Parts: sequence; structure tokens; C-alpha cells
Amino acid sequence: MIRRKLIAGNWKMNKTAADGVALIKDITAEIGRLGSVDIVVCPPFTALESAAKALEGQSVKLGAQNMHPEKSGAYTGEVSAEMLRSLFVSHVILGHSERRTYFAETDAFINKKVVASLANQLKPILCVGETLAEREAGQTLAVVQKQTEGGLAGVTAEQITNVVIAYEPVWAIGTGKVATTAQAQEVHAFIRDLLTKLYGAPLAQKIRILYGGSMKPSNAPELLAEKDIDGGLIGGASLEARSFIDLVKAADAAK
Ligand SMILES: O=C(CO)COP(=O)(O)O
Repeated sequence: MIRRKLIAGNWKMNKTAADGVALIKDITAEIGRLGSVDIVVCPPFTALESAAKALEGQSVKLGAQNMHPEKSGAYTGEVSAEMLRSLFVSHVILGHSERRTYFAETDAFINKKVVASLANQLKPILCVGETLAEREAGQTLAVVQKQTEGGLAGVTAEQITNVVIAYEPVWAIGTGKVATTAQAQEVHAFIRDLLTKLYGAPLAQKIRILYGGSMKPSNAPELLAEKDIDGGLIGGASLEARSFIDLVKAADAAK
């Protein structure tokens, strides 16, 4: 398999610094040195520094949930790529549907962040996905195409293998409604084709495309068996050590 599976936990606005360290200790005690799967945890900003210390010497990587595209300046409440790098952050979730919806983030703004993250040696996890109304109107692939192309504008062939795409159908996030494996694989294959058109097959084959939306240990094996599903971006099930560990084990079994 050319693509290593990747399991990323998006803690969203959950866990204090102390809660985060406790969770990381439970996770790393069981799978901290598992070599076969890439694992990333994405705590809130306030828990990054203590999480980085708890992850020292472990293979689990650290991600942030957002960043601002500018280097520094008068952007109250925001955090730059350089600030994240100084806390040993390697990945950053960008364009999550919750940020698109609640914070009015556009493809153009998300694109600036993607470009800035790559320029600062961070690996962006670019989230794309349709709402229920868009799916019902038959617009799923058009929406995903617009968000993917918009997010990746200006990203070069040299940079693209550092990008991770996460397909997260908005109607499946936090709802318990998981996309069927066929629904997910259809969109993942579509994204892979799009990446092939943009960057050519050899590079497109190397890019990880994660599924996100009510993924849990019970439905992960079936999803992860699909040809173009290279891992998961996990919300709710990443908040408990047991379910997160079981998701990582499912990815290990599917590799
Ligand atoms: O939004 C998600 C990950 O970014 C998915 O959240 P849930 O796993 O809670 O549905």
C-alpha cells in the first residue's frame, strides 16, 4: 500500500490542558509507538503546549484545529503558523465545516491558510464536504470540487503530498449518521480523480484522503477497507482513549 493510514482526532472545543494530558497518556500507553499507522491528536490551542510535552518521544503527532494566514499582527484572538510550529505542532486542520458555518470562512480565506501552513512546514488537513440540502439537490460532487480546488489554489506539485484531504459530509458530523461506505468511496474516488487531473497520477496516488463524520470502532473497518479511504478524522470518538485506540487498531488491521 503506497499510502499509510492516518487517524486524526479532532477534539474540537473539548478538554482542558490537564484533561488532554490524561487522555494522551492513556492513548500512548497502548499505541504510542505503533509504527504502522500515522496518528495525530488535535487539542484546542490552550492544551497544545502540555500535549507536546506529553507526546515527547512518542510517535503520535500533534495537530492544531485552525490558524491565521498572516505571520503576526493585529488579529485579536488568532494564532499564526509560526506560533504553532514553536509548540511542535506538525499538522493543522483547515476549512472544517464548523468554521465554514459558524465563522463564515470562505474557500479563498481557507486557501490563504493552506498556502501559509505549507510555507511554514505544517501539514494542512483540508476539510471538504456537502450539507444535507446540497446532497439532496444532487450537488455533492460540485461542492466538493469547488472546495477542493479552491482550497488548493497555488499549492505546488512539490507541496501537495504534504496535504491531507478530509471528506466530511456535514450531515454526518456529530449526528450518528455515517455515510455508507459506497457514498464515502464515491466521493473519495472523485477527489482522487480531481487530484489526478491537478497533479498527475503518481502524486495523486500518494495523497491521503480521510473520511470524517460519526466514524467509530464499529463502522471503521468497513470504511477503511475502501480503496480510496486512507484513514479518519474523528470527532466524538477521539475524546475517549478506548474508542480512539480501537480506531487506530482498525486502521492497523486495514493497512
Ligand atoms: O467533524 C468531525 C471531525 O473533524 C467529525 O466529528 P464526529 O466524529 O463527532 O462526527
